[in-house]
Amino acid sequence: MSIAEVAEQPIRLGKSLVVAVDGPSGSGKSSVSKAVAQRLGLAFLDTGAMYRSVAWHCINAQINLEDAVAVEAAARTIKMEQSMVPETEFFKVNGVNVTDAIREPKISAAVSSVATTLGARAELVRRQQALIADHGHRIVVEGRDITTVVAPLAEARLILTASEEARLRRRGLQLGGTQTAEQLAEQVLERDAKDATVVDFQRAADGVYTVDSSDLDFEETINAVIAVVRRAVNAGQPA
Ligand SMILES: Nc1ncnc2c1ncn2[C@@H]1O[C@H](COP(=O)(O)OP(=O)(O)OP(=O)(O)O)[C@@H](O)[C@H]1O
Ligand SMILES: Nc1ccn([C@H]2C[C@H](O)[C@@H](COP(=O)(O)O)O2)c(=O)n1
Repeated sequence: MSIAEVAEQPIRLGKSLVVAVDGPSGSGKSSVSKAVAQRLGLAFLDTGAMYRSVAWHCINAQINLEDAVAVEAAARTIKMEQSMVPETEFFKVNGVNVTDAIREPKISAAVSSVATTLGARAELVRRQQALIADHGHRIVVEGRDITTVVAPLAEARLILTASEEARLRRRGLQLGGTQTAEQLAEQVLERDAKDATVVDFQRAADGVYTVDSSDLDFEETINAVIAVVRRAVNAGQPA
């Protein structure tokens, strides 16, 4: 069945609908997942922003990012608030609005130190699972370990990927052409290599679909993801 034909099928909605999306940097996880959440009327959780928020706090509070005990303590103690509505975006750390600050290249360069601190990961996974429950298990969640660790029982699980060339080009455009090729490679490819030492987000686990957006535009990618959600949900429910 083609993507267009699958997209025409109704989604048989149960009570819970968790859509778990993982993939490498720049593949389009945040932007595409947000649009999918909007179209399906679901909440939206950007888990990378939580890792970024911890990194921002550590830098701001002059906590050594190589000190695993201190980074874990930061992850446990900071107050994090974030919009879970796909139409609005904000993130706060201890009441400070960090929506723009956590996207800066200096945070992208530092955030893997948080992502590779296992104690911090455990705390953020715990918080993410609580947020999913708070939103009635009707949510799109994107990150690196959502399909395998945070929500392995999600109704729909997929890896969103794209070629290195496409990911570097998209990230370059997203940052308004301000970054050199070396800086982009550091922020996208080197960060992925470091993050991949603690979590596998390049290969689909059993039962996880793959959407490769290398040759798809933004709208086509959204439709491809929604087609996968329909297929997964309808496959998991009695006819
Ligand atoms: N299929 C697509 N075609 C063209 N551009 C796309 C496509 N998908 C996403 N984009 C654009 O690519 C850029 C990167 O996307 P996004 O920030 O969602 O990636 P990401 O996977 O969440 O990255 P990271 O994990 O580093 O945060 C955005 O500007 C987004 O609009
Ligand atoms: N579930 C997650 C989400 C994110 N990370 C890491 C990977 C990145 O280095 C960092 C920021 O993520 P981004 O905003 O670029 O998607 O956080 C992770 O390990 N697990």
